[in-house]
Amino acid sequence: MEFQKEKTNDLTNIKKIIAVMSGKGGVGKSSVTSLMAVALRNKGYNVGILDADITGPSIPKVFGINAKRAESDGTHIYPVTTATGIKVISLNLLIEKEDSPVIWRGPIIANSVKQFYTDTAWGDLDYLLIDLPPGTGDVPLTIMQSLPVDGIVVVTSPQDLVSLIVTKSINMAKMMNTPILGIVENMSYFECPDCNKKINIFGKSNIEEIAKDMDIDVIAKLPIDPQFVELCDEGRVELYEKINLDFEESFSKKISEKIGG
Ligand SMILES: Nc1ncnc2c1ncn2[C@@H]1O[C@H](COP(=O)(O)OP(=O)(O)OP(=O)(O)O)[C@@H](O)[C@H]1O
Repeated sequence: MEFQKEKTNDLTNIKKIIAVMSGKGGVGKSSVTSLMAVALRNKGYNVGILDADITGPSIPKVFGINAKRAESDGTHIYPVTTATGIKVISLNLLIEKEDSPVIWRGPIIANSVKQFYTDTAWGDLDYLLIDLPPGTGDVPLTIMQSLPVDGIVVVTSPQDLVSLIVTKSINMAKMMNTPILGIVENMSYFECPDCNKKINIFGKSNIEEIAKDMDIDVIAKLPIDPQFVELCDEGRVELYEKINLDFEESFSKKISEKIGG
């Protein structure tokens, strides 16, 4: 089925849109979205992040821009730019107090996200990453249907993989007829700082089997890393270098294989 796609504005030119989804909350979807943005920015691309996880927006915090506010001139919303030049829009950058709860119902949330897409003056972007709310509910579905998404990344954790939730989200992505770039397994293992042994804290992951069964690729397995959490908590995710090089390579390889660019 074809759905009517929203259009942007005269101050925006976006080449590719990548949506990031997860079966459930807390698997690190926002952290991985930030890493993807940093990886693409490191390669010299113009990158934006649309934080569509309205009820649990964490993107501004990991980039240390949560004290800033996005401006509006009544027609356009102007995104906030991070230290390295990534443009971010998030409800948390628009509301007066970032700790106020969002007590909107699904359709209003979905409409605000559409508006973040249509009304933001994004400028020239090579990639816009959309951090979707977790799950396969109304909001991620509406967003996937109404924005012209070019590719999807599914973020999982090893415990999450055994559940039906992740299969559901992969099936939802497939039903959108949008190329799935692949799965990122986050918190996959812990590497002992003394002996460098990889320890499967959550048990051995069966991501390869699941991915093969579902005919999708594994983009990366990211470790549990206290340094990563620390940098995210301090709003300095752009300084995280350790896993970025490998991740950068495999992520950009999947982009060029599956959606070009
Ligand atoms: N690789 C990692 N190693 C250690 N901690 C991590 C890792 N990835 C994420 N975390 C931590 O896990 C927590 C949840 O991450 P994040 O907010 O990115 O999840 P999420 O899936 O976007 O959650 P939600 O959708 O519920 O907002 C954060 O405290 C984050 O710092």
